Amino acid sequence: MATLKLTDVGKTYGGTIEVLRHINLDIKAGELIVFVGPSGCGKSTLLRMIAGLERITAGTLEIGGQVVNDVPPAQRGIAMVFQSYALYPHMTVRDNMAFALQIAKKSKPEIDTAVERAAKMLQLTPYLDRLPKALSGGQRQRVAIGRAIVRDPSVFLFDEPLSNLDAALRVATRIEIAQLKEQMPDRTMIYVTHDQVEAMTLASRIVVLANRGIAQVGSPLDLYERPNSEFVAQFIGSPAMNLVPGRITATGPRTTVTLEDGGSALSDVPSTEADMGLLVNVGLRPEDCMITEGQGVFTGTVALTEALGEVTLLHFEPQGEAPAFIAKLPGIHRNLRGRQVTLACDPDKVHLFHDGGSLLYR
Ligand SMILES: Nc1ncnc2c1ncn2[C@@H]1O[C@H](COP(=O)(O)OP(=O)(O)OP(=O)(O)O)[C@@H](O)[C@H]1O
Repeated sequence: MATLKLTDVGKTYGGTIEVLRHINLDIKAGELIVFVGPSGCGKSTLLRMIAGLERITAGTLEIGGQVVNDVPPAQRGIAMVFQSYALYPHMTVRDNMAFALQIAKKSKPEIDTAVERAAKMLQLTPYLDRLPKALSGGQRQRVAIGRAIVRDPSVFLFDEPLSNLDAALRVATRIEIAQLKEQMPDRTMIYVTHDQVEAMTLASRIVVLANRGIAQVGSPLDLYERPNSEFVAQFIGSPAMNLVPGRITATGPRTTVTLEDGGSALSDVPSTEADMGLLVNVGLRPEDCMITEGQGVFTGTVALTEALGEVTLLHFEPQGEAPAFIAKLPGIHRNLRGRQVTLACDPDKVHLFHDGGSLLYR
């Protein structure tokens, strides 16, 4: 069982390029933590520092209560699975999986048991005597995961393991990883991905990285329902949350915002008298919007509709500088193009932001 504790961890390349700073994170044994964030924010760097493949230039990393900053990768009790599989092409699946144990001079029966157990968990038993070239992409990635499992690490690190797979295989392999985690409840996993669905479905907690630090840590639904900033609000959820500028015109347990286009929004986010007149952005998720005949939060002309089957995306004509507003409605709505539509949103789904931060977290 391994906990991980990062205290003020930082990374500077070449003494001048600071990529990460003041990373503080407590990971409990058995958690599946997902790192997300914009390209170049340092997700892989952080994972590689935990693996010991990249030097930590500030702060401390503890695994299982022991500071491991200077402990070599092989002695950290971790195993890493890469996007590129990194299998030995001339070795069979069995030998690929056995390799690390042979290097560690384990006995043949011990190796056989470990390989067969991992192959069974990953449904690779029928392929043990094949070469990697005779496997599908999904099967190759399972062999790469198998190589990690046989070493029986207490921490698994995954660096975008599914990003080389096509859409259907991604879904299948994602579900296998979720099942694998259930079979190894006490193993800690850290997983880097660009894929929202992977992050939302696999994570016990998501760590959103941005601007060299941690923007927010929380359960997937926490981040979706209670983002602490406009950045997290727009990063989690697809299409991104709409932001509409306005001014607070009534305060109390519920807040009223008068919007620039004259409409108004009622939010369950509380405010005080001191907030009267405060300039805010009202955050509305596309899927929380519904068409109303009465008073709404947003009125605009539908520029484009995209019918995806179970939902239709309405893209509104941009107003001024603001990015185009998007609504996601259940069902098929082809005939709305060119029409003026008013959208409403339940007050408990209306987010309020000031200066980039959520008013919920003041
Ligand atoms: N050896 C290096 N020397 C200097 N800068 C580096 C080095 N390796 C990475 N970087 C920089 O560190 C930053 C973080 O890189 P990293 O690969 O960790 O980002 P990431 O969040 O994983 O990106 P992506 O999502 O695109 O994979 C980037 O700006 C990158 O250019």
